[in-house]
Amino acid sequence: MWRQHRYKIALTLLLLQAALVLAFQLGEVKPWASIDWLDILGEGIVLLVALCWLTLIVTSRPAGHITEWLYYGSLLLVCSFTLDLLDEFLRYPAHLRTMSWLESLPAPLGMLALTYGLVGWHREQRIINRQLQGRELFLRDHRLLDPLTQLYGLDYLYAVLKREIELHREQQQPLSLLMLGIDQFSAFNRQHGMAAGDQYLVQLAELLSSQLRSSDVLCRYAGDRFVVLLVNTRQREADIMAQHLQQQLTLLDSSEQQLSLSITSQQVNHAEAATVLARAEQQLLAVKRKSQAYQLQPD
Ligand SMILES: Nc1nc2c(ncn2[C@@H]2O[C@H](COP(=O)(O)OP(=O)(O)OP(=O)(O)O)[C@@H](O)[C@H]2O)c(=O)[nH]1
Repeated sequence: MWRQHRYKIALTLLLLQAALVLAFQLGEVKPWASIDWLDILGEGIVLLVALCWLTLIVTSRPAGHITEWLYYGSLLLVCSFTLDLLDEFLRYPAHLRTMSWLESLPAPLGMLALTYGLVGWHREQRIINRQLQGRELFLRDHRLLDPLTQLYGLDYLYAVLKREIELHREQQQPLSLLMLGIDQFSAFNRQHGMAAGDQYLVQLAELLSSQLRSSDVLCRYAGDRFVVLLVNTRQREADIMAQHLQQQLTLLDSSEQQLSLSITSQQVNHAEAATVLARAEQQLLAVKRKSQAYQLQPD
């Protein structure tokens, strides 16, 4: 957090230092008796509150343009309030208007920037709330879980895919989908028994879950096929993820037999959920046919 905002923190310290230097250069210290301590108390509290806002923004917000507006708005307020407070200790020559402009101008500008940032924050929060409400609703529904792998099944996938397509369309963000199928799983079952097949499916589900980001959605699509929904992911990144998952499969090198995965990837644009899944199935079938044809080819 401190690293991503380090330039902002440095700028804040630099500006406060510049304000101090300028004020002491231009003004002269007031006699002790003429200092109004009540004013200092009020202005000091206002400055502390503005500094608290600045700290809260830097510590709680991710980098981005809304954070920039909130930060620069608060920084202008901090500068204005600092000069206001210094004014209580220093007297500036009557002909010098610079300090009075520097005291009064940044405050309204800061308020405007802060308000613009707050409107952006409000909009952003509404979108996040909508997403969270939808996700929470699904997560609470345990009926949608596959009893063997504890992954979500087809019903969940359909619902979540429909919703993610809408959200990604609204926000103009890429969404990709992987479909994975175990090769020759029926032969494995025949050779080693259904229990060994079940165990392999559970291990595979665990392995896949461990390799994905928390925002991605992994579902058991049917039998020996899985679907991964990769949010904010373009086709090229989805292909890299597909290769990575395939490589990770060697970790499941079961004592009985090494199985392989066929994987397809597609970037979901504006298609319907059913069309996306049908396309994935066709692609998977084509990949499997191709790899089986390669295996059958004589050397
Ligand atoms: N052990 C076990 N096997 C399952 C489960 N669900 C589906 N299967 C098996 O998965 C196999 C899927 O068979 P196919 O669709 O022909 O696929 P495949 O044998 O992998 O052949 P290709 O797709 O051509 O590579 C079937 O034998 C199913 O019995 C399950 O929950 N546990």
